[in-house]
Amino acid sequence: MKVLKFGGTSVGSVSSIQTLLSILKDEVKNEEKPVVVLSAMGGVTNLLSAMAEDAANGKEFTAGLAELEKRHFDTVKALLDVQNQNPALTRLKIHFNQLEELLQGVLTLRELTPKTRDQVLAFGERCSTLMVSKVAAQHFGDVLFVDAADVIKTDSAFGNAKVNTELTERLVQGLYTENKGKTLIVTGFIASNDAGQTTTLGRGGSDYTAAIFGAALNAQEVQIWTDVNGMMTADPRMVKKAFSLTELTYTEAMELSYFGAKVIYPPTMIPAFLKKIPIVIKNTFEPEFEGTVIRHDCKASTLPIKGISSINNISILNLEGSGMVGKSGFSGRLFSLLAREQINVILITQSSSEHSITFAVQPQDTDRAKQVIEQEFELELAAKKLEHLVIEKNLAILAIVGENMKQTPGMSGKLFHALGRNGVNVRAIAQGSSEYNISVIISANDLSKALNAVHDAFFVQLTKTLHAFCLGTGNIGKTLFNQLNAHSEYLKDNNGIQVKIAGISNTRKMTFNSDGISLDTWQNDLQSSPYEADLQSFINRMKEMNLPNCVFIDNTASPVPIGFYEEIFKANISVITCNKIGNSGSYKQYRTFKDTARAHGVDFFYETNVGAGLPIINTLKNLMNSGDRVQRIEAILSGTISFIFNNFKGDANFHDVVKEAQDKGYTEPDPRDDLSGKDFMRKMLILARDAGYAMEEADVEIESVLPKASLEAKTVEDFYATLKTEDAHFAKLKDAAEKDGKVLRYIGKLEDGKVTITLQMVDENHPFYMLSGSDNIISFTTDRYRERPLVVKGPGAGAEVTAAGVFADLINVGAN
Ligand SMILES: NC(=O)C1=CN([C@@H]2O[C@H](COP(=O)(O)OP(=O)(O)OC[C@H]3O[C@@H](n4cnc5c(N)ncnc54)[C@H](O)[C@@H]3O)[C@@H](O)[C@H]2O)C=CC1
Ligand SMILES: N[C@@H](CC=O)C(=O)O
Ligand code: NA
Repeated sequence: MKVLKFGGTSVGSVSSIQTLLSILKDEVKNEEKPVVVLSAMGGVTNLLSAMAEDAANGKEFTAGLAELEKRHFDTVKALLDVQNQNPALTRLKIHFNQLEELLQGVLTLRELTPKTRDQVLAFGERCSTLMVSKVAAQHFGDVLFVDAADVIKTDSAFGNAKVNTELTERLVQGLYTENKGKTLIVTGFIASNDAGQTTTLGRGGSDYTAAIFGAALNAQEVQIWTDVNGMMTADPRMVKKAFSLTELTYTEAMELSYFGAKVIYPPTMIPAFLKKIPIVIKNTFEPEFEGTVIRHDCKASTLPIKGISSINNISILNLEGSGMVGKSGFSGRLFSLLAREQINVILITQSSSEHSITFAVQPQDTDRAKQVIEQEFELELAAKKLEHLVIEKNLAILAIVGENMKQTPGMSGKLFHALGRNGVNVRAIAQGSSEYNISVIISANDLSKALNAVHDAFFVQLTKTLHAFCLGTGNIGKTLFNQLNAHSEYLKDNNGIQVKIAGISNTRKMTFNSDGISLDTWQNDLQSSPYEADLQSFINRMKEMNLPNCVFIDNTASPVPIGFYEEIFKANISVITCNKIGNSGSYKQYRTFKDTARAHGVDFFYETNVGAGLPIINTLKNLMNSGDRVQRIEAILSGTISFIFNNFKGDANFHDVVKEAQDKGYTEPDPRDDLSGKDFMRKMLILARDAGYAMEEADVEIESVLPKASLEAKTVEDFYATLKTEDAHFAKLKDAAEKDGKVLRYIGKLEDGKVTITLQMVDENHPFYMLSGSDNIISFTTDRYRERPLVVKGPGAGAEVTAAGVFADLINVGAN
């Protein structure tokens, strides 16, 4: 036989009771009839409790009573045929009259004893069960209303009575045997003492009633019908990707539900646990959901952990001092004191030096805990054997839970990596030697970020979400959004990564959305955003949003964002940049970026600083990391100049070719940066630094390709105007090269710790002779690539290839 328990929302409305009936329809056909345990209609227990309090305070309760009556009467009228309504309404009316009398007594005496309170609360279950039993009888015939007070016997601890298991089991078994063939519909939550006075079973009482019946009758299973899809991997209000578990052990369920998962209250499971009866959590509002089974033994699970639980508001108290060292009985004294004061201790950690002890309590207990501890240890405090108690508030507990942790090394490593990378500071740690649970105390502000980051880290079968904040919506920024939009499905399926753009800013506007800005409508969203662009507020907002796996992407050509990189790293946010200004500023700044990112465990990726999407920075990094040494670098790294020299042929006009390079997206926003050699200089400087040379801009010798007038042009327009008059200069250069069967090449070289960039004429024997379009080429001569250099060649400018390089950096951040 089975026991089915329906909670408050499952009996809370006409339609949910109809669903309940359809769930029962098949069960009542079984030879062994089910036992059905019911809670009060949703909200009724709270209403009863408030009415009782009101009465005790001399306030009227009639409005509440009328509301209660109406709710039950309306439900009966909607569910019962007319001829069946009267008996049910009469019985209910008797209950409401008794309730009124009782409350009247409370009002007269201005006193609400725990005993009376239990009596008042019991009306909730009695009325709902009476009502549903009548409706069930109309549908299924053999149904018996059972007032659990007749069979569940307890002591007289009203409000939280202790069950006399032996007697109760006997009475339950007797009742079931006597009524074989009938479906029992039983009031949850209530019981009675020896004197027959109504008692209640405390928090989660109806689940407890179900477990008691299940255990007494050796049920095949106990089903708890509620309004959510079973136990989930985390609190779904905070972790959107939380999913329902199909199976978990009693221990895991205890650990998970202890910390906040409100689906069941662990102590109520004990009777079922002792008899190894499975508990199945089902959803009345989604009956086809197969449910979460809590059982003694689970099938081997592939999940490393079963879930992450949390308590979002706790305080910790830290007691330190030499007085504790080696003193047996100290912690006994401390914790007996707290127990005596009924202060619930949620978590304890003690250093092995015994010099300090830290424990967590509910915020409302904090001040009282401090007060009683200071009283108890007054002498030790006065003698300075103990320091003053340090209290920290606004903290949260996050715990990973699962029996599999026992066999799997690296679980705590994974937890702390996810926390560390997201800049979540861990204040205290506790792991039971059972290894079912590793708990950490963190700031309450970080809880949502931490839960999501840890969930992503452990449940790798789900996609990991990166939250990107993007600066710059020009050539590169725009193209990146298009690529991300087109590629998001592939990325999810093949890399397990989802990118959400949580913030965008250009020089005019900025916009934010922690759920991800739509990549179809971002332009409109940005334009209609109420926020004027302001970089400091953009960064502040990014930090305040405190999202997990956060990345800042600089797609501007501006020096302004550079000043914020350090602050961003310090907030444990990775940076990806195609903007070369940062890495080619002072060497000190370049070092600071690297060191700060490293110290904060985040990434600083800038592949596109050199050769756009070509794998140049990463190639050099791999060479250096594996212990190679760069002897020489020779390279063409200006896509723009490459394009110009490859296309300035025949009748072509120099001015038009430069314009074409700009139109094709090869140039810097200001093409003077390309033609002056500045852009090339930046790239060579970055390469030299990555190759281990602490160089400054002044150490790079540049030969310009531009005549003086162009170099000194004040604006881009002026610059183009000068180019119109410089045809002769460039034609001369070109002719000189052509005459000798050569081509013009702008070549950078790093050798013997010196960087030069020169304009050269090379013949067909030169490896850089054969280039086309915006090609870049780089050859690394190293200790290992000494005989024949390592060469990377291909298009080194353009929006598509650059955005692709930024995209690749983003994927690499996601992989860490
Ligand atoms: N074009 C190419 O082939 C390559 C370009 N790059 C780099 O890409 C970067 C971007 O280039 P483009 O997209 O062509 O430039 P762009 O001029 O088209 O776009 C720049 C964007 O940055 C925004 N911006 C500038 N300052 C800002 C600030 N302080 N706050 C917020 N937004 C700001 C502008 O509003 C604009 O949306 C440059 O640093 C360039 O060196 C890197 C490799 C190759
Ligand atoms: N403007 C640059 C683009 C790549 O960094 C170039 O021309 O190479
Ligand atoms: Na590159």
